[in-house]
Amino acid sequence: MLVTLEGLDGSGKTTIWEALRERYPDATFTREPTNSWYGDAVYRSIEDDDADPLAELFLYTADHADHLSRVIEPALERDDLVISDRYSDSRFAYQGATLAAADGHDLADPLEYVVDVHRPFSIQPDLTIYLDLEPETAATRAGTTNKFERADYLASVQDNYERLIDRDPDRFVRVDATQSPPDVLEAVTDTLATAVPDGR
Ligand SMILES: Nc1ncnc2c1ncn2[C@@H]1O[C@H](COP(=O)(O)OP(=O)(O)OP(=O)(O)O)[C@@H](O)[C@H]1O
Ligand SMILES: Cc1cn([C@H]2C[C@H](O)[C@@H](COP(=O)(O)O)O2)c(=O)[nH]c1=O
Repeated sequence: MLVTLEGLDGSGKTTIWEALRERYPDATFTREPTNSWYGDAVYRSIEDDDADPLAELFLYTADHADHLSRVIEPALERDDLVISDRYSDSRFAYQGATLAAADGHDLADPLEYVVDVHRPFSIQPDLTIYLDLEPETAATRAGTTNKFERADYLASVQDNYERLIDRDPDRFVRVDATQSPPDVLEAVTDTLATAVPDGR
């Protein structure tokens, strides 16, 4: 089973992902951007304020393709529970927002374009836990250290996540990320206990 954690920068995904490692010691824990040279290229792009938005989309997508073949597919073939800190919805929401704001890339619906790029090769998560937080709080928590961690940009990303939830309500579970970390963890573990009763 493939479970993904999604939300704005600073919504607490990594905090929860780390805590879940203790609860699910046999699961495969992974993340995007990945720990690979593809992921390194993505991080270079994140630090480049002038990165071309379309080039950036394809860097993230290359990292995702490698993640699928190297980590996700083998783990699912072993019948592991896979828990990923960010996955394809991050691309739909973030690069959808970046492309919508970009001059020179005349895409009718950037979010749909990014979804379509993934359709032929990606694997859809079985369950996506969305840590729901307002952009202003998210940017403050994240520390506003890179181009994505600004409240105005995160507001567009949030709108895109809401579109994704509306189109796929059975896959997403929304968790209130304004709660204390132990309360967020309890809500997430309750969700997982229901969705993954046998731990796989
Ligand atoms: N429920 C919470 N309440 C208050 N602060 C929190 C909560 N969860 C995490 N934090 C704090 O917010 C900051 C960001 O948390 P974390 O790195 O887990 O978020 P993230 O969603 O993984 O962010 P990013 O996507 O930018 O990596 C950290 O300083 C963390 O301690
Ligand atoms: C996977 C992915 C990530 N991003 C953005 C979101 C963050 O600002 C950075 C790095 O992620 P982290 O969780 O803070 O390490 O990258 C993105 O724009 N698109 C994606 O597909």
